[in-house]
Amino acid sequence: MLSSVQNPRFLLLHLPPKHLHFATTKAIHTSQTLALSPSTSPSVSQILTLRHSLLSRRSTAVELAEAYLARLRRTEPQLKSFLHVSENALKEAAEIDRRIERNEAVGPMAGVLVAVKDNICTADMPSTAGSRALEGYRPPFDATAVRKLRESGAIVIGKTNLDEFGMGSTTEGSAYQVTANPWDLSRVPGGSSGGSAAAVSARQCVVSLGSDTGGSVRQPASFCGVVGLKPTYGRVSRYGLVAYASSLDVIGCFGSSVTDTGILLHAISGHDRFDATSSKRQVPAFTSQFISKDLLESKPLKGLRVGIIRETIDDGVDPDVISSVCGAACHLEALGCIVTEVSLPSFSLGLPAYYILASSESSSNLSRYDGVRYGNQVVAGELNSLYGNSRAKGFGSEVKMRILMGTYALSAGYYDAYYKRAQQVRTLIQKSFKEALDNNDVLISPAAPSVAYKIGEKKNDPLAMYAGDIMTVNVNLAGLPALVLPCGFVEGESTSLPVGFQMIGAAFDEEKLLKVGHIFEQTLQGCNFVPPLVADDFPC
Ligand SMILES: NC(=O)C[C@H](N)C(=O)O
Repeated sequence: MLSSVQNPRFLLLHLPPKHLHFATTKAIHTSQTLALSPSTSPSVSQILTLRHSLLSRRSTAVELAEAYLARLRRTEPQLKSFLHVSENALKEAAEIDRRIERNEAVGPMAGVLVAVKDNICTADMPSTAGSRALEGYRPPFDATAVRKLRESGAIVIGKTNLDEFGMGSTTEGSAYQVTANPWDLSRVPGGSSGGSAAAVSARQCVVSLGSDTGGSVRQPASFCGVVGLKPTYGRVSRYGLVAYASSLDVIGCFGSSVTDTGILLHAISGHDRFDATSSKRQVPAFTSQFISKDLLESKPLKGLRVGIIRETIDDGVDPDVISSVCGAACHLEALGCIVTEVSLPSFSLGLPAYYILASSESSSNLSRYDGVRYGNQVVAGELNSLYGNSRAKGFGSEVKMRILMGTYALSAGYYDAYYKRAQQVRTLIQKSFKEALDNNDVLISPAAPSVAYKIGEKKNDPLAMYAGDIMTVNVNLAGLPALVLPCGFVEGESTSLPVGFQMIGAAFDEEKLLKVGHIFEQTLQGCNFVPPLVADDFPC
């Protein structure tokens, strides 16, 4: 136990806001975090490095693809991040080499190996959403995000594991396999985009796509020590994303640096006529300033207002996580930010509202898997039995539970008490974020209340698993963008485990989040966290 003087949580909760800078300064001294000890290497953009070596003809796209595929093959038996590995990756790489050879223009992501969560449609590989209901399903089209990636020259290396239909926080809910955390193989990588986070963390790919309905990109990014970005709702087309809860679902990005994450976001963003909820706003060149040498010298964060969300520095959060997040706040303060505490009184209501709304929407969205319109069919004599048997066999227990919860919340006698109430809470949450972001440039919080936990630890306790989403669900209810960045390590039994913090911005202001995140990681002298599993390939 830390004493009250050592314990940053105590300091944060008991000091008036004007003393917060003092609290966070103390916090960094008590934190073992920002001394980024295990296997850190300079925070370089893998995408820019790869592009440089391709265009300067130092290496070929085929050589780069072979290196990633070799690491994938070596680590995959332990990790199980992928459900399908592409058979076309080397062929696509050879085509890029041919274009470069002929001095033809290549896209900004030429030769970049991207892994795609298996609930995002790809025409050349199955897309199962982690469910038996879609076992063997091969979509006739690419999701818009995937199409855009291919147009920018990226190579889709494979499809990654997830909790069935995105419902879960550990990847244990996949109907196929459990993915391990590259930092400690006995622990979960988080979820539901655990495969995509583990694949970037273990450098099985350069960047990856996930989806985030209530934290599915941000929590696994934190557990696996990588950068995770949930864009504003509407920034990226959802066309070709298997629907879980349509008013909350977004496609998000994983990278090992903020630059890579921003480049990936740029490649997939923009309006799409196939998704009426996609925004017509212009897409900024998110990372264009990053290469400027003056950026870091010009004190770019001076005066930037950062609010720590008071309700997230709470008794239920692991003290080591709080130390790390306070350390991050302290680092931002040292960079010239004005850090204060901010209260979002409706914050704790977000979790129950999220689970009512997400389950309700999923009960409607998943009604299409009846074995006739969608999903594998279990033949039965009579039509209702065919529907029933196909659904009973196709869905796992967590999915069935959510459909039941959602159907209950939407049913005539209970609609006002649950669904309508949850929508009212959603409005309250949107308002309180709006107010907080009128007075602050960014808000910060832990990305999750704990570091990665043991496989099996919460599998039979759904409420404990749901409670782990407390830091992230509010952001989806408000439709805002949020960036998760590694900010330290906590000592596990056998190895160190990464901790991430979350930065939330105003709608469509991903540019600011990425800029602050980039400066944060660069001034930490590198936070490309590399897990022991592959550290030999990346000597510091
Ligand atoms: N899909 C998500 O964002 C994950 C969240 N834990 C859920 O189960 O709903």
